[in-house]
Amino acid sequence: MLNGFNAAVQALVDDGKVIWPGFLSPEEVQLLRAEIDLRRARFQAAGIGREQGYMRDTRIRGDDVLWLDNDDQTLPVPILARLEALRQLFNSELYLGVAEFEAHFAVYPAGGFYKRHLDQHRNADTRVVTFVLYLNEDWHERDGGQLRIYLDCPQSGAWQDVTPLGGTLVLFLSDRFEHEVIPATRERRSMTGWFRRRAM
Ligand SMILES: O=C(O)CCC(=O)C(=O)O
Ligand SMILES: [Fe+2]
Repeated sequence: MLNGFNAAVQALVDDGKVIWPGFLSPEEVQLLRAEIDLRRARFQAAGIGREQGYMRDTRIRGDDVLWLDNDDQTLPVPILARLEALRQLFNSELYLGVAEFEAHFAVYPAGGFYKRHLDQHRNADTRVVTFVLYLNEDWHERDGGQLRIYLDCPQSGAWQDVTPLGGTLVLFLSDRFEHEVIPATRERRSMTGWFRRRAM
């Protein structure tokens, strides 16, 4: 795993983003899916913006989320410890100065989407690296639900689509890539979060 972590850090330097299939084993994906089932009643419709600017807008995003407590010892997979290990590598290898991370589970119902956006909030650009970890079972291209990452150069209009295969981890620099979630024909599950600097 540590070699994988170092390779991911290098790819983030080279490319600003990393697609890492098999970050979780199929068994680990199943365990986290079961955990989502257990907690599903506590999910809430996701919003956009922060604090006073926070609002629900189903024209922009249609997922339900459940924020995680970073001290949560009850997750069936030590995913928070792995994210913490990545956070430390970001600092020791890249000097990113990310003091913490925040994470939530997300469930997009069939037809759900998240329109093109940047993950940094307008008045609080503390998000440095975004991660998305897919928790889908037996996903196919035809199911849709791709993460569409718009490549750096806005004029070119080029993008890269990532299929949300269970166990795939995506990392990217939060201020660099606009992205969107394409509607899927099935429910689409993930854990998403941000490595962040502390707010000034
Ligand atoms: O689920 C994904 O692929 C991306 C989610 C996303 O862009 C977000 O929550 O900000
Ligand atoms: Fe996003």
